[in-house]
Amino acid sequence: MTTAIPGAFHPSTRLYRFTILIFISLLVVGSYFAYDSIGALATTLIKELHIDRATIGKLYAAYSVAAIAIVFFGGMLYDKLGPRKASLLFSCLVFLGAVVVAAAKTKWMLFTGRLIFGAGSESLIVVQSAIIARWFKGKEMAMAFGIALAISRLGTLFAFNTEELIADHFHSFRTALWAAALLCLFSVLCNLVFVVMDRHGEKVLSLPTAGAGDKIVFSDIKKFTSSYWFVVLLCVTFYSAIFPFTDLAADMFHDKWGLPSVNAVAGGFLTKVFYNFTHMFTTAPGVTSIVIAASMIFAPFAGGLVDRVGRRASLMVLGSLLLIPAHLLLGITHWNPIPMMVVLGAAFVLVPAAMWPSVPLVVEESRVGTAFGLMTAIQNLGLGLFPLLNGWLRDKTGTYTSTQIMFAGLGLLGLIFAFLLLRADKRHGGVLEAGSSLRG
Ligand SMILES: NCCCC[C@H](N)C(=O)NCC(=O)O
Repeated sequence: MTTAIPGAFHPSTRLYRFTILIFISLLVVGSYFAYDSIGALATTLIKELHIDRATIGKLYAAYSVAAIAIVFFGGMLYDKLGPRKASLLFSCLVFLGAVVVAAAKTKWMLFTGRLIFGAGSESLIVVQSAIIARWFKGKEMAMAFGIALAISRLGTLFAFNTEELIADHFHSFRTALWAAALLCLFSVLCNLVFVVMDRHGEKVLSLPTAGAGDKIVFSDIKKFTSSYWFVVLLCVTFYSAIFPFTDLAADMFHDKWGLPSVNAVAGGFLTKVFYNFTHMFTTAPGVTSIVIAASMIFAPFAGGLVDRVGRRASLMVLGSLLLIPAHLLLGITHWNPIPMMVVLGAAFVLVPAAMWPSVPLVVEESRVGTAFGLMTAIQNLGLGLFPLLNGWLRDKTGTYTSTQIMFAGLGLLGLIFAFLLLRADKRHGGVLEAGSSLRG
């Protein structure tokens, strides 16, 4: 009797898993781009639409309000619909929301678009996390999360380094918003490739089938341990000190350090893009994107490190600690902001690389979708509230000093939750601190 040797592109191979990973990462690139289009274009939108900073904050809040309403069910819908139907549903919603934003002729239509977009986008991110857990649990899971974060954040990096440029080159901020919609369509196409590969993999590897009868039970939430809840609390405080900060950071660098929105350079559009990318340290949106660029470079390595050495809770302590001096120095000094942005970038590697892959380790497999959904919904309480506070405080005080102190305070809270997590994990057998060698 001969034993069949699986081919190089068999679903059980690393090559197949990592190819799927590329497509599930590209699945959210459009939504990351469109999310930060508003922050990247903030200075132009404030001028052209005659809006204040609080309104920029409200556009982010609208995204999060919709996300809170639907994401929890999104997580549970994943448990019910399975990865393929759920991802298709939400990526189409993302595309629709981005189209409505780009076509908006009134402020209300703009808000409606952000609501639709938020409902789809955050649910899609929940689905993305659950798909990674489906394909990588017990394998290179933290590395996979790291790679997915790095690729997803390409969307943010491009948004900050091209959106003002598109608006400037085509003399229309609306063209920049249509570019975001186009990228969301690209993500829908990547979704289709994932669907084909996942269906094939499911058949060959006998993965749990879509909608295999998982019941949506709210009382399941009671079964989550304190470790899970501390991860959630850290998630909300940590991300509230990052995304709501970047929402108006381009405006802050323009306002406080006098950095331009784009580098004026002669030549065609691509020449301008290339020049602005290579001189990102000299424009306000470019400096904002340093956090993202730094995190993208290191995220896959940090993920690999987490897989090997574990120490997830300790890394979350370190990452939270870094936020405090970085935000304070941006707020109370006029020093060159670049080193502080690099430090924020380092924090933005350490905490997410350790935090997201911790979830499947502290909840039962059948509740992973619900756990990610609940965590993202709660995270969005912060992502909705703090951009509002950021814009409102800036409008009231005329500077960004008080908002930076607020972000440093969030870093401190995160640090406390990270320490509590470390203690809870010890009580629960140290699963988060253990590396692959210890867990076998
Ligand atoms: N860039 C859009 C907002 C993403 C929020 C999302 N819930 C999230 O936390 N993603 C993980 C990350 O670190 O980007």
